Amino acid sequence: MSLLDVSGLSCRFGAQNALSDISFQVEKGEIIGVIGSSGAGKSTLLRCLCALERPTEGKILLDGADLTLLSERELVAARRKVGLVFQHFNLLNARSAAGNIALPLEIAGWPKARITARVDELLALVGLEGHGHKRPSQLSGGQKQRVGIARAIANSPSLLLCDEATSALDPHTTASILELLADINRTLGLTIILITHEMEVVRRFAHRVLVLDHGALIENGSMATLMRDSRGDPRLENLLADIRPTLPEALKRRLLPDPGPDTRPLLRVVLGPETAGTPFLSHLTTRFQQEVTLIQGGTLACGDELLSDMILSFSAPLSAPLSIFLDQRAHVTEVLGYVPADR
Ligand SMILES: Nc1ncnc2c1ncn2[C@@H]1O[C@H](COP(=O)(O)OP(=O)(O)OP(=O)(O)O)[C@@H](O)[C@H]1O
Repeated sequence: MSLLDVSGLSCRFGAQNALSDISFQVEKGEIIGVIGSSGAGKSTLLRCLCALERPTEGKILLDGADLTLLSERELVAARRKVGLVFQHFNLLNARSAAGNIALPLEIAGWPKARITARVDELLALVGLEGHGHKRPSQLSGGQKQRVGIARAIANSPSLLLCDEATSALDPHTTASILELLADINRTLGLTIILITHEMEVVRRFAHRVLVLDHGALIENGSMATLMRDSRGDPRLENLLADIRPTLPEALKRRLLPDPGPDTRPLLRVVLGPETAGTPFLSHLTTRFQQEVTLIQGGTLACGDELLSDMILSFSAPLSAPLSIFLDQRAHVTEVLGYVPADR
């Protein structure tokens, strides 16, 4: 049984279809990135998953219990299984960092001594030992989010939902918060769903990507799958544009759609996890006597996998055996055009 099993989920606000017939499963220990442009339905999905919104149709099974069928009283208990991390931290400034982390435990009726021990454990887990007495206003953005994460996992939820958890942070702090979340995922086996509009965050962090578009789920797979499926789909191409290598302007201006007598082909080549990180380019050179130049791109870490996304220039027209080799070994091969050989 999956930890989370969403089926036929729809959510309408009057005539507005915020979510239309969405189905997906999440297994224990997975990190899922949910991405989509503004108005795609990300926040509505998040609210449905933490039972703050009742969907119009469909089921949301969390640990086997259907959140859509629970009474208000049962929902209070069910919501404890879902931790929430917010973009703007949502901390109480009247309380210390430790006091904020203690809040869900107090609400759940934990005895005082156990709360103190648990808060100390959580402060250490998120790297805030010695900061427990400080008010949120005395903490940096990254430290505030660490408090937010400690508070969200205090009750040992089955699922951690992160709503744009790094969008208010600078790139360095974003990296450290993603590292913390990945650590928590590894050490506690905690399942994480991260909702974001930043593809870079999804690329670095998620094992699997769900793409929402106008309330519909249009993709559910690894980054490698997303890159393959994005060809010819402007909705996916647009989302990926932030992280993909682009052709330098100087070359773009000289790009010809068809090969000429003295032109070199330019190709976008994506290598999947099975080939990324292997000496693929030198293999092309030795086996096919081609000089291959890396124009843009390289190898990226995508969740736990490697992926190479490159724009390559070849010294000569592609022979039939080379084309076959690329089709067999590369995840995606796309001829971008041809440039005169003097460049
Ligand atoms: N309470 C509501 N009442 C009416 N319409 C709503 C409500 N909540 C969301 N919507 C509509 O549903 C659609 C999806 O909204 P949602 O906020 O889920 O998108 P989103 O992907 O989170 O967008 P953003 O990235 O801008 O936050 C939008 O068209 C929005 O206007």
